[in-house]
Parts: sequence; C-alpha cells; structure tokens
Amino acid sequence: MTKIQFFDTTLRDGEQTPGVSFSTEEKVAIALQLEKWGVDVIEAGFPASSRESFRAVEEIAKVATKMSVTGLARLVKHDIDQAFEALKEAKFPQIHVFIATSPIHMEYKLKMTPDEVIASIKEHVSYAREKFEIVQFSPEDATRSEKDFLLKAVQTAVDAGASVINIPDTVGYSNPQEYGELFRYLIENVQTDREIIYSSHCHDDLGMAVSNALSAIKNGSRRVEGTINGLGERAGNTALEEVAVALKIRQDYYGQETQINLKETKNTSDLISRFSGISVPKNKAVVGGNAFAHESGIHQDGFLKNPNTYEIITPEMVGVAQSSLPLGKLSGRHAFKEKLKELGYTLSEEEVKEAFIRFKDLADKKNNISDTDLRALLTGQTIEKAKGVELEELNFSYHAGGTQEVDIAVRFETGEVKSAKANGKGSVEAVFAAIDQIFDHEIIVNSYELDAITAGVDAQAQVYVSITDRLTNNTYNAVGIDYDILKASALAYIYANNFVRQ
Ligand SMILES: CC(=O)SCCNC(=O)CCNC(=O)[C@H](O)C(C)(C)COP(=O)(O)OP(=O)(O)OC[C@H]1O[C@@H](n2cnc3c(N)ncnc32)[C@H](O)[C@@H]1OP(=O)(O)O
Ligand SMILES: CC(C)C(=O)C(=O)O
Ligand SMILES: [Mg+2]
Repeated sequence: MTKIQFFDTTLRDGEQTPGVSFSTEEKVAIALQLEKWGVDVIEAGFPASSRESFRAVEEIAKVATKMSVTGLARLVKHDIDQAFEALKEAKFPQIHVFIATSPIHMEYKLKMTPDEVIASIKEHVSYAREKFEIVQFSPEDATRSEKDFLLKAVQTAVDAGASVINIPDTVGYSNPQEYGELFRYLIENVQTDREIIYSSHCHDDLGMAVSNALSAIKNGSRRVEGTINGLGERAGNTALEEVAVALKIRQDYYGQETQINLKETKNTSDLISRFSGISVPKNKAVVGGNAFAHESGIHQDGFLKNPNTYEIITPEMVGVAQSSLPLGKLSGRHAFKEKLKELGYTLSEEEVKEAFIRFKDLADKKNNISDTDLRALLTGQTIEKAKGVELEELNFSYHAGGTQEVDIAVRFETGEVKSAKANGKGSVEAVFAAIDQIFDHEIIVNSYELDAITAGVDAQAQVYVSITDRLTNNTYNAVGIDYDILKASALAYIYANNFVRQ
C-alpha cells in the first residue's frame, strides 16, 4: 500500500473564496488544527501578495513542527525571494511555483508565446531550486492545455529541478476519466531518473473536484491538493475531508493510506466554517449536519436494527458525537417508539398506535418535531387552534431603542372580551405580558420558535409556543400563523394559554 500526501491550501486557494479573509491569528490557529488533522503539507499563503500574507506564512513556518510549509509564487524572482524569506524558519520548507500553459492563458493573460513560457519555466524553476530542496511546479489551466505542450512544460520543470508536479484543473473543466488519463499520460511520458510526485488540484465548477482528485489517485497521483469544506475560488476546490474519508472507506478500491487523523475531521471543518463565515450545507458529505441523520421510517427502522444498513461511515470515525433519528412526517413507528423510550414513556401497544396517529397529524403541519412537541402530544394536546377564543384587537406602538407598548383584546366563547395593556423591552415580550394579564395563569414559557413559511418580505410567519402549567406540570403547544410576526406570536400564545384554561 502506498501513501497519499495531503496538501492543504485552505489558507491560500481557500482564502481566494470571495468574501473570505482570515486574520494572521486565525491562520495560525487553522494551521495548528490542520497539523493535528494530519496534513503533510500546508500552503500557508502567497507571500508576495501582501504584507499580511507574508507575515502569516512566516508565523506558520515558525510553529509547524511536523508538516511541511509551502508558499505560492509566480515565475517571478521577487515572488520566489519573498517565499524564501517568509519560509526561512520552516522546519520542512517547500515552494510552489506556477505559470499557465493553456493557449488562452498564455495569449490573453500572460501575453507570452509558448517558447517564452518554456524559457520562463527553465529559468525560474532553476532559480527556485537553488533556494529550496523541494520545488513543486504547477502548469496552471493544465486541463485546457495542449497535451504535447503540457508534457514539454512539465518535462522542462522536472529537468530544472522540480520534484513535485501538480496538475491543476484550474477552471474545473475536466472529468474523472479524462483527468485520470492525463496523469497516466504524464507519468508514462516524462523522462527522469528522479522520483517525481504527481499531485492533483481540482476546482468544482462542474461538481467533479473530489471525483477528479480520486481518479488522479487511481491513476498514479500521490499527492492531493484541496481545502477543508471545499473552500476556494468560485465553486471551490476538492474538499479534502471527503477525499480522506473516501480513501478510508474504499481502501479496498484505492489501496492507499494517509496519515490523516480522521477523528479531528469535524473539529477542523467547524473551525474553518467559523473563521471563514461560510457555513457548511446540511447535506454536505462527511461534515454536513444531516450526514448522520435519518428521518424516513424505513431508514430509521433499518438503522435501529443495524446501523450499517444505512451508514457507511460511523460518526465516531470523523469526530461527530452520534447519529440522530429526527422525527418528521415520513418517520415510522419503530423510530417513534424508540424516541418515546428515550423520553422515559412506557406506553402500551394500543397507546403507541393512537399517539402515532396524532404524531403523524402534527408532523404534517410542523417541520421540526421537538421533544417538547412530543411531550405535549402525549399529554393530549395538539397544536390545533384552540376553540372558542379569538384575538379581537392588537395595537402596538413601537419606539426605536425604547420600551414597546401593546394594547390587546381577546374574545372568549361566552362573548366576553378581556383587554390589557403592557410594556416590554421587545415587542414579543410586550405582547406576552399583555396576554399574561388576560389569562392570569402560572406558566413557564418553554420555547418560542419563529419560522417563515414562505419567502420574501410578505412571508407568512409561523410561531410555535410551548408553555407548561406550573399547577399541573402539563405542557401545551400551540401555533399561530399570520403575515405579521407579532400577530402570529399573539395568536400562538393565546391558544396555548387557552389550553391551560380548558
Ligand atoms: C489559479 C490561481 O489561483 S493563481 C493565484 C491567484 N491568487 C491571487 O491572485 C492572489 C494574490 N494576488 C495578488 O495579490 C496580486 O495579483 C499580485 C500581488 C500577485 C500581483 O499584483 P499586480 O502586480 O497588481 O498584478 P495583477 O494581479 O493585476 O496582474 C497579474 C500579473 O501577473 C502576471 N502573471 C500571472 N501569473 C503569472 C505567473 N504564474 N508567472 C508570472 N507572471 C504571472 C500577469 O500576466 C500580470 O502581469 P502584467 O502586470 O504584466 O500584466
Ligand atoms: C496556483 C494553481 C495551483 C491554482 O490554484 C489553480 O490553478 O487552480
Ligand atoms: Mg486553484
């Protein structure tokens, strides 16, 4: 079994994500976490690009003890010198130099002829090699380069001393078969006596960054470049946590090892999500909030009988506390019963059957069924509109930065109308205080949830309120729906209080 090196460029390509900018302190914290995760090489930045980038690379070079630290440089002597200066204190320094080799980049961006590009590779890779033991060369936009010219560029870099050849799919243009074949082609045709490491660097424009990186590995690549959470230019880079887990789970297929400490995966992803301000989509592989959640009945049933029926990765493997079985309208009786057990209820088969019917009705109306909802359901309460009570009037005066005033009237089934006035620091607080006066119950508010049912400024608001009657210890849930948030809040709270009264 051979080993795949992990090259993390979260701090360089990842920081190229529009809107993302890490401070030097955040970069150092991320670097230390990446070292804990087990990366082999960290691309700490592009030292010539700014003073902050230089300082961050310098600081990371000082603190990295196990991983190699590299910096990016154009084929420009000043860039290479800056990288050398920034990496002076690194225990294991490397440099990463690049130039584009595709016709469109050479002609329009670089304004260089192919011969000039080859001459620049020869000159600058040699220059970099005088300063660094390990030089990585990238022919930018490799996958849109002419194959013969790409080979010539790579051969020139190898002859000039590069020992790592990284093949960037800069604009995410390639596909797994084609990208894999490109690695085979280069590995078979570059002439050298030295050992050359071939590396992949993929972008996700067509959603194939991870698949392309894995195909490169299958075709002889021994280094994978990418970022945590797939951060990076445009649609991002290869998500390294996905590659790490894929190599582990499908070791039978890839036959490769890594030195990644998978248990640190979730911590690493969380840290980068926090510092970048880019949240991880719920359905993202490996680290998404739903990666270990099963809501549909058949899956929940299978999972309860044997977790392997529906989970190929265990949550523990990647540092997630545990799998979850959230209840929803597609859930089944097995998971429902399991949840009741967890909440401490022992019901007869008949009672479970009856409660399950009410649960399904509730789940048809409410997306997230909480433990509080279930407790209320089991004490016989539903979120149906309470009968015989109506909001007669709701007047509100808003004072920016001050106390809010509410004037409310409620009509009961007898025709009686009760009204009250109240103040509060916030509008909802004032509404609730006024309703408290009308009902005069000893209650505890367990939760207040606000959802937008529809999108846009005219969205319908749906408010859920859960309260517990201090006298009986019973919990009551109610829902209020209106285009106005305050009215929806008032309705939910009135209905919940009316349950206590009944
Ligand atoms: C595919 C990638 O991700 S590549 C990395 C992209 N990352 C970044 O660009 C982030 C950091 N970049 C920067 O801070 C700035 O672009 C700098 C400091 C590098 C350069 O800034 P400026 O001197 O103002 O130039 P600017 O960015 O406008 O243009 C880039 C110049 O570099 C040239 N260039 C681009 N790539 C290379 C290369 N690999 N080797 C040599 N020259 C290059 C361009 O042709 C252009 O040259 P020109 O000024 O003669 O037209
Ligand atoms: C600098 C190179 C490796 C790059 O980020 C790309 O081509 O996408
Ligand atoms: Mg890139």
